[in-house]
Amino acid sequence: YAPRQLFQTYFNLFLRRHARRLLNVVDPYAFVEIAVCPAPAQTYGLQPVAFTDATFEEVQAYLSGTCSREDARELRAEGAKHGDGLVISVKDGEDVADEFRGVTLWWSSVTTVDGPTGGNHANGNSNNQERRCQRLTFHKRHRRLVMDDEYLPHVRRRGREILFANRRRRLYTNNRNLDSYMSKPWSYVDFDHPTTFETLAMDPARKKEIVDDLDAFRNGEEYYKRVGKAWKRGYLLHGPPGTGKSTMIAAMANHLKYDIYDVELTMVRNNNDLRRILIETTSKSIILIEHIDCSLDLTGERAKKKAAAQLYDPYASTVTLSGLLNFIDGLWSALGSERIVVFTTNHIDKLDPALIRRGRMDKKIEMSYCSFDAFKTLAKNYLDIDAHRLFGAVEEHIREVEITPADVAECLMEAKHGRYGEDASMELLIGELKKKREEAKVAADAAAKAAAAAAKREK
Ligand SMILES: Nc1ncnc2c1ncn2[C@@H]1O[C@H](COP(=O)(O)OP(=O)(O)OP(=O)(O)O)[C@@H](O)[C@H]1O
Repeated sequence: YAPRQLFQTYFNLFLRRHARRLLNVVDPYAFVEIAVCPAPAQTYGLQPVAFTDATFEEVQAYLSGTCSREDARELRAEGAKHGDGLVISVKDGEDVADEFRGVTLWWSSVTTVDGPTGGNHANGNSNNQERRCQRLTFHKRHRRLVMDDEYLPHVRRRGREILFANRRRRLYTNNRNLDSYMSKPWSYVDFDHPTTFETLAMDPARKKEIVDDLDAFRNGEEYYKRVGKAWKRGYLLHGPPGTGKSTMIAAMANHLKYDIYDVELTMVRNNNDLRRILIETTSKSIILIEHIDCSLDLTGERAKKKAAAQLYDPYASTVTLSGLLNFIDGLWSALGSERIVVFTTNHIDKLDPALIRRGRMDKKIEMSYCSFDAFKTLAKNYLDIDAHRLFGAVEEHIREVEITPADVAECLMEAKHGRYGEDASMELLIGELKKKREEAKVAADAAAKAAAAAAKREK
């Protein structure tokens, strides 16, 4: 060999052996692309990782927060898939830096062209596809931090939280006919109820107790795992009509940002269908059965009557108490996590004790007649006032009578509709309270007279 050839051979050998090390010195950065399609992400110098569209969405949501707090100059805004929010991302070619555990990483948006991915190449017919990617660049020495178990899982988790908070929530109702395996058990509408715990008229201490209980449940994943219990909680709301049971459920759903599955038990034909609708509920939801005492004839004589009725109506429900109990806390109920089961009733005394025993319904909340504190919340809601010359009179009467928040709300609503001003609304309410007080007095007198007459007869 001539010396030149020798040099080239050794130089090539050297390059082959040390190229990677050299490359690391010249360019010590690695990057990973998270693409919009379900194809595996392209990785450079790293193990390929299978990402899905959901991952892309999560990363985009995460970056939406990061981009808006950084001062990247050229941003792109797109309507979020769910809800009214915007997804902000940087335009191609712009970088946005993110700090994680003292390490700086950079995200950029790139559009890559995959191709040819199919088609007739002989005819020049290639299927080149444009793909949007989020590219993460980091120093190779942080590979572990990024890939294995810290940064990317953190990005996905946070992204999921953002998507969850921005999504439009749903109110589901169950469908009757589940004959085919294709039939959908639930239909839904967007859930836009304006009630919050702030506008819910209730004793403040009890309200706080419920909010704390809900918060403890929401943050209790670790606890439920540790004690070996399914991550779910049962509430029983009971009280007379118009005391705010449905309003409370809306406030709960809004507070937790959960969906509501409103189960109409009379539409569920049998225990199998009940199980099926349960399987198809998602986590972070409230499963609601309103007026449970009227929904089903579950015990004794009524069950026999029901069996007879079924001879005439094949669609009559055959759901049994044990089917319902399985639904609440049997093995099937542990299918999903983070669910709250709520029953409401106007007559707690009519419920089967098995349904409401301890451990099944974790919390029983009595919704009762309007107290003065609850009235003050309603006055704030409807009249936007914290004080009024007639508050003293309201306080005096409201202690003596049973008036529901719904009735109080109705009087106060009059102000809004122009027929009455604020003063007149308050006077209307006082008139109503006086009337109820009078009626209660008449009823009490009549009851006392009847009791006296009965005692006389007995003698
Ligand atoms: N505690 C409350 N706080 C605020 N508003 C209330 C409250 N209770 C009742 N209301 C008002 O009265 C209306 C009826 O109340 P709601 O439907 O929640 O009562 P309910 O107890 O569920 O009645 P039912 O047992 O008949 O279903 C509500 O739309 C709301 O405007």
